[in-house]
Amino acid sequence: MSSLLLTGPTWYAVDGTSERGDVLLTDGVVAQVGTVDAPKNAERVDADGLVLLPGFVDLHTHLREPGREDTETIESGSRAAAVGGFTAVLAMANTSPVTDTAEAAERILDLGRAAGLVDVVPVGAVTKGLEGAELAELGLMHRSRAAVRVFSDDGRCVADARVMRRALEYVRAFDGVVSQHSQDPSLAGPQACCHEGELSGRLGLPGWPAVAEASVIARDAMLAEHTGSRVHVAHVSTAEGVDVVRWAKARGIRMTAEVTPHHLALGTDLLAGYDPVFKVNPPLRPDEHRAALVDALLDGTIDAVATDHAPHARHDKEHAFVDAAFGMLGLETAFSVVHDLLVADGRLGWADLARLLSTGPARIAGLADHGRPLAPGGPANLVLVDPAATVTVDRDASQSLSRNTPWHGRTLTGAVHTTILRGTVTARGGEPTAC
Ligand SMILES: NC(=O)N[C@@H](CC(=O)O)C(=O)O
Ligand SMILES: [Zn+2]
Ligand SMILES: [Zn+2]
Repeated sequence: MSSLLLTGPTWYAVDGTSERGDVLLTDGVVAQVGTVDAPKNAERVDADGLVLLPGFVDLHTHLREPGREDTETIESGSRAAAVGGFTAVLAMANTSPVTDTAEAAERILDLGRAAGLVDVVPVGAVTKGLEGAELAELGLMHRSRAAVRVFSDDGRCVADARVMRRALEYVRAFDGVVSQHSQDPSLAGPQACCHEGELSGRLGLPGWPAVAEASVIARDAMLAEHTGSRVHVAHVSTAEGVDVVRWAKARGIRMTAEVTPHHLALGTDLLAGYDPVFKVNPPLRPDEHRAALVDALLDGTIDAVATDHAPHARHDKEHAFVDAAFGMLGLETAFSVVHDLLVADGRLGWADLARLLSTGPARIAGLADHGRPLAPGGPANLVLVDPAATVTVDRDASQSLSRNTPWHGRTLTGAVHTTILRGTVTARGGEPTAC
């Protein structure tokens, strides 16, 4: 019998009330909470001053295996996830080949299990080859060992309303969900890379209008209402976008939404130097949009913070801004960024942080073993965080095989201390344990 004793952490109930005590984990489950009777040989973690949260769940991670193992593998991405406090990550389907068959999904599941640091949950493509035309094997992927429940053509919007309608009808049978990269390609062309407005004019970069996002969210809300299915908005980035989500929820439409740490925290002023590390899809937005995203996070319109961790090789990033690859790293920094921005100043409480980084995403993805409130008998998928610690982000210390972090050199308040998957420590003090 293996036991892990966490001494003295604080944890929070859904209503925001806190408790402090000891927590004993035995054989992968939470055995005792509060005052515990620990075996003499239990491994101990001194958690005095730390906050114990359900392990984080990332609804939106790009691992690059298969196809671009030079930029990330399932193993290296798992290390980055564990260091970031994650116990489950959903691996996006835009690999090469695309995850559009049961076999491809099972292979990702198996590679994740072999790495053993985080539950790697494959996302299935909505359409074959992400081409937007013909539905992928949604049912076969769901009935496979991978039990795929989340489908996305992320990076590409399912632009054809008829295809989106059929996908939504299909996944309803097994309570699946389509995670949409909401962007009308006829409004944001292939060259678009900068929020459209005064900024894109001044910088001379092809513009990406907010309406390209909001119009697709509105269409999908109506399709979700019509089909009775669940639709999820990936990386919402605009004020108009969250307004539509808020309206859809009020109407009873089964729509959920995620936001990334970078869309919350990084301003468009960063684009002035044309540094491609700040090029991301969708683009960084002006302050009034970021303020609307924060409001939507605090009022419950947004259900999850998701990283959109998107590793890229140096030679794909180091180009003129318009030609560089879209995307930035996010797994290792997500907690610290959100804590530094919203928890440290008291705007976001710990219960809400747990909702956004764990409970909400676990519910959307249908992961029963993650995002559970701390209680005896529950699975020991947990993270200890240190609200008083500061971290200075160093891209060269990243577990990722890529270096494209926009946070390099920044000092943030709040650090992940220890990550625990099924009662076993997977990362401690910024280092993954051997896998
Ligand atoms: N988010 C990004 O900027 N990039 C993503 C794909 C995408 O969502 O466009 C990637 O796979 O690199
Ligand atoms: Zn996307
Ligand atoms: Zn993405």
